[in-house]
Amino acid sequence: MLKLGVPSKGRLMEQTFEWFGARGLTLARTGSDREYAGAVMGCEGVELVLLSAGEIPRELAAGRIHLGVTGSDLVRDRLADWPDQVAELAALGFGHADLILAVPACWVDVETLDDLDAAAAAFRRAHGFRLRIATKYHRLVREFLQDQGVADYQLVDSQGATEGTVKNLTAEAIADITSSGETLRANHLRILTGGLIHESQAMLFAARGADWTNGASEVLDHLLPVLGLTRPQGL
Ligand SMILES: Nc1ncnc2c1ncn2[C@@H]1O[C@H](COP(=O)(O)OP(=O)(O)OP(=O)(O)O)[C@@H](O)[C@H]1O
Ligand SMILES: O=P(O)(O)OC[C@H]1O[C@H](OP(=O)(O)OP(=O)(O)O)[C@H](O)[C@@H]1O
Repeated sequence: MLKLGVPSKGRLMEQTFEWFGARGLTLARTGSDREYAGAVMGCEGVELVLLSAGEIPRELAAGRIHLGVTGSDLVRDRLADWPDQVAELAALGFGHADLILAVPACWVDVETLDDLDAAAAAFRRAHGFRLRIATKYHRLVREFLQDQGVADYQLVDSQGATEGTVKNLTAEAIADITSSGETLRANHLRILTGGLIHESQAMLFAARGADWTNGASEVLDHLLPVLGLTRPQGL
């Protein structure tokens, strides 16, 4: 059996089902509304595994699922050297969101990342601790700020309601995903010029380290043309 991991709820799940459905593969939740069980019709040998979008990168890396649908942001953030661990099979064209860096709208002198770097150094001198950036995207934010030459900051973990951390005085800036921009506006935050860290969308990934023997590889050979895809190199 080939195991296909998909998000277990919300719009990401619905749009994933629609994407496969449009290609003749029917994915469905089975059982009661609350039961995380699923079925696949239209291709023999595919087993549906319903998972949190945030856990799909780890399940791919561990080889517990062969294929998985999740955001490109989550794969890049959760997996070190992600291209060694997963192959991108397709961008699915939904789940678009931008991971951005934002500061309080009232920080009129802080427009760019250079400004942030200067403000961070001044902040440390004034307060005796580093400017705090709240995020759940630790790896992506660290790598981005390193590339941009911003060093005088600390990350504080925020797994939700991240835009509220500035008002709650637990952070001075945030890095989070935005789509309509309404949450940022409502919380009086402004995206820095040059503060786009990653443009995310939902993607179909394959696990390089999964067990592709016992028929899974043959199921993939059958599945890829159904989905209009080709096998990537090295898989
Ligand atoms: N407006 C949006 N709000 C939240 N996530 C979005 C939005 N648009 C796209 N996404 C994407 O959807 C995915 C959601 O991931 P998230 O970590 O919130 O899922 P999850 O772990 O399943 O959530 P939960 O912890 O609530 O179960 C990410 O890839 C994110 O980029
Ligand atoms: O730009 P917008 O359209 O306003 O959307 C962005 C918001 O949506 C997500 O939050 P979600 O509702 O998933 O909750 P979370 O705070 O738990 O991540 C994200 O973390 C932002 O807060």
